[in-house]
Amino acid sequence: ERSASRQAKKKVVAVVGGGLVGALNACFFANRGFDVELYESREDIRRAKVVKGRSINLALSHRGRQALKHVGLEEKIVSQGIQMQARMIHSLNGKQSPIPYGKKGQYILSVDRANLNKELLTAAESYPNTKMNFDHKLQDWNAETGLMTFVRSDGSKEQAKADLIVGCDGAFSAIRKQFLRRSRFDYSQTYIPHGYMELTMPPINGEFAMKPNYLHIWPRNTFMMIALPNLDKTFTCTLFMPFEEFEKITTGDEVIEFFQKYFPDTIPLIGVNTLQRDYFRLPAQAMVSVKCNPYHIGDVCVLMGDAAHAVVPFYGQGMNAGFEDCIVFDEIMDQFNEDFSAVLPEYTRVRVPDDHAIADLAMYNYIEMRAHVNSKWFIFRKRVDNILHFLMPKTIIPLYTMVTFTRTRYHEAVKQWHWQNKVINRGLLLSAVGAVLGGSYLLIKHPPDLSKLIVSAEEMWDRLVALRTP
Ligand SMILES: Cc1cc2nc3c(=O)[nH]c(=O)nc-3n(C[C@H](O)[C@H](O)[C@H](O)COP(=O)(O)OP(=O)(O)OC[C@H]3O[C@@H](n4cnc5c(N)ncnc54)[C@H](O)[C@@H]3O)c2cc1C
Ligand SMILES: COc1ccc2c(c1)CN(c1nc(C(=O)N(C)c3cc(Cl)c(F)cc3C(=O)O)c(Cl)s1)C2
Repeated sequence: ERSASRQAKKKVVAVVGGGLVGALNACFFANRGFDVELYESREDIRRAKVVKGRSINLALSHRGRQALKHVGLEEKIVSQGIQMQARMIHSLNGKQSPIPYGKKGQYILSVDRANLNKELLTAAESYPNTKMNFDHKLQDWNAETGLMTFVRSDGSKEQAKADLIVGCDGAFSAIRKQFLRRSRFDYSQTYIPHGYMELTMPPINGEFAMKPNYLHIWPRNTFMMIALPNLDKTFTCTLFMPFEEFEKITTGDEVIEFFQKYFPDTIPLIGVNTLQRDYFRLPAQAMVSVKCNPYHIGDVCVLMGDAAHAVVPFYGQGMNAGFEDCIVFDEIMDQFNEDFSAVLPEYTRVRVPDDHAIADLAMYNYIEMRAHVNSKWFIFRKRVDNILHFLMPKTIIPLYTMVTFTRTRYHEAVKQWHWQNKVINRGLLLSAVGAVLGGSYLLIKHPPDLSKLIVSAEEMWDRLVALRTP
């Protein structure tokens, strides 16, 4: 009866939202023996056919993998992903330049979103102390009593209570609505002028149309396209462009004209008909950046994933950050012996600076990519990063390496990056000053015979003239 009484004492945790973070969180809480009730507005996607309008595949990196490892899912998910060892930069002239992410073992993974969500839901459901409630859309909840109201697709309503409510209901979270009504709740959201559209690059003769183990990028300043490989040998290409540019392209010919101008090498790879069909299949989707603080209310409710911090995708970290939220919360549960009144405030204190840092980084990278990142610049910057890292591996760690391949706290990675920039800029400044001082010293010490210099310049001129005279 000891376990029965222990079981009776165990609290009920309601996870609202059965997307990537909610489904994973259900596993974390179920692992701890809580009674988990998962509520998801959509039908069970394992029965539905296609989930439209979301990014079809995503880049999974270290932070996300560590969270999956925590619930014993890393191997399974990694085995269903495709390794991307390097970026493949496509220049306007069709030249392809690979830039490795790091040493051999350092790669990121392209994983299918729907498949990942299904695996996570199945894992959550496998716990005897987890109940899945699909077709349950949270309409409202009460911060004092923890009472939630759900509406079903047949219009009926259901109420439920929980000891802890975990809001994982995405960027447009209904749970967060209650937070907005309370004083001292900071909230900001920014829609960027760019939209994104997904296009499929089919296999050619049953084979990948491009090299599969790469994150393909076509950086064109205002425009950008990236492509991630899928297990069915297709690529999902994501085109990023200002909405006003999307709106200018209204006919099939204009689509081809546009791609001919900016992404000519992709036309034979995607195919004219596929390109024209996919381009008009769905409208371009918006991208929003949401920051808020605090992430909790009392000992009753906590926000995680996009519900707490939706980020623009220009670092491939949204899901990875949401997955890392689950590990951080779990670690704090250990520290404070699952006492929600201590765990929740500590989670806000620890996690807000990091999730705000990755939101800022992603936005910074968006502005940087939009401003002046074309192929040459991208290649140059990444090569400089890699050379400096090679020369001073302990001192200079590229920012994307800290973000993508370590669990360095996001806000500490940013601090380290600012410090490194100062050192590099000062270093460059010093070497520039050194060169000027050294050069002028040599000029003073050994002044060149200016007359000889002029002669050789004249001689050069004569030769040039001779060259051009037919
Ligand atoms: C174009 C694009 C590319 C991206 N690429 C990457 C990438 O490469 N790597 C990466 O790490 N991240 C990437 N992301 C970010 C990633 O998609 C999100 O961070 C991730 O999906 C967040 O997961 P989540 O579970 O918090 O929210 P969501 O995935 O949005 O899930 C929310 C869930 O809650 C449900 N829900 C919503 N409202 C309610 C309600 N009222 N009641 C009940 N349920 C509700 C929804 O149906 C959904 O199932 C990308 C995003 C975009 C837009
Ligand atoms: C499915 O839709 C999407 C949409 C955007 C992304 C992803 C998947 C995956 N993304 C990754 N970004 C990084 C990164 O750190 N940086 C700085 C980069 C940022 C941009 Cl925008 C880029 F094009 C390349 C790199 C790069 O370095 O390769 C990774 Cl590492 S993975 C962006």
